[in-house]
Amino acid sequence: MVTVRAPATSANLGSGFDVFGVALNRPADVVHVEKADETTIDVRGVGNQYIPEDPEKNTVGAVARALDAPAHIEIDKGVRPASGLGSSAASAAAAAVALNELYDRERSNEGLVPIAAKGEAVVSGTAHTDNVAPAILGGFTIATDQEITQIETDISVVVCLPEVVVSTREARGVLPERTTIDKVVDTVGKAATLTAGMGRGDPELVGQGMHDTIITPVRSDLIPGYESVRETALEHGATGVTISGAGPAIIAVCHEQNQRAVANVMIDSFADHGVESRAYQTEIGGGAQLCSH
Ligand SMILES: Nc1ncnc2c1ncn2[C@@H]1O[C@H](COP(=O)(O)OP(=O)(O)OP(=O)(O)O)[C@@H](O)[C@H]1O
Ligand SMILES: N[C@@H](CCO)C(=O)O
Repeated sequence: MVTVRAPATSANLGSGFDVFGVALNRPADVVHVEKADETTIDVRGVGNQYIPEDPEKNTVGAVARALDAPAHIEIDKGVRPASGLGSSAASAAAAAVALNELYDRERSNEGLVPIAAKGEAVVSGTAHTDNVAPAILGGFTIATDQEITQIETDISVVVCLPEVVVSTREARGVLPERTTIDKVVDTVGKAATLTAGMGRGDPELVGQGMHDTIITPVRSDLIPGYESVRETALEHGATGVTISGAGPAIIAVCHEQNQRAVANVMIDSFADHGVESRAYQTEIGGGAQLCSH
């Protein structure tokens, strides 16, 4: 049996829609694989009742098909589905690394990214790589169809997950089809600022670069209390706040000493809108890790 842990991830970071992503030190999914004649799946852990065990509908089934690696796959969910924390991607990334090892497929970690992305196509209709790239490689990733660039960093973040469900499919359904040149110019500037901040390990620059005028304004309507959670987090030391992935989680970047205060005000602010939530005080961290073979 091969066991792999893959982390939650936060995609987009405001200005990097469908391109930027970061691995989070926690939470994570753990996937166990054993060779079998055909693929079967067992899911336990957080939100398992909402996750199909049919290999045609689970992200790990698509990964097993793509690697021609039938297996009995057990998924221990630590990342809640439909969270904006790359839940579907965490399982897909862990399965890709585990099945590659189990069947000696000898793919590099970079080569496993498009394989894991086939799982994302099963759940949201598009094989976007912005969650699976950091889930496999770790750090901050810039993922396009042509290439993936990775930057190691350990910037502190708080991710606040409300008891609200937003599926990626639903959140992609509200995206604007057109935008203005002014907004494109603004977004390019912010994305460049964010990338420089990641390279320098500077939470102030990263925070400045998280602002986005194209995607976040339309998606924030799907998250009750979004504006006040964002504003209070900024008032209490966050350097940047935006929707994590397709939401409903909200990610705040901050200096380590402000994490606790930021986490508390985000939870309180959701509560003011009648929404329960939990906050992870974590950091940008490593990617999928082999636990046992
Ligand atoms: N292994 C899996 N883990 C989690 N969800 C899965 C898995 N396989 C299929 N799904 C389905 O995928 C959907 C959740 O994926 P979705 O992309 O909407 O959320 P997410 O991964 O938390 O978000 P985001 O990509 O915005 O970070 C649910 O409908 C769930 O049933
Ligand atoms: N970039 C994707 C991430 C969610 O899977 C989106 O925002 O729709």
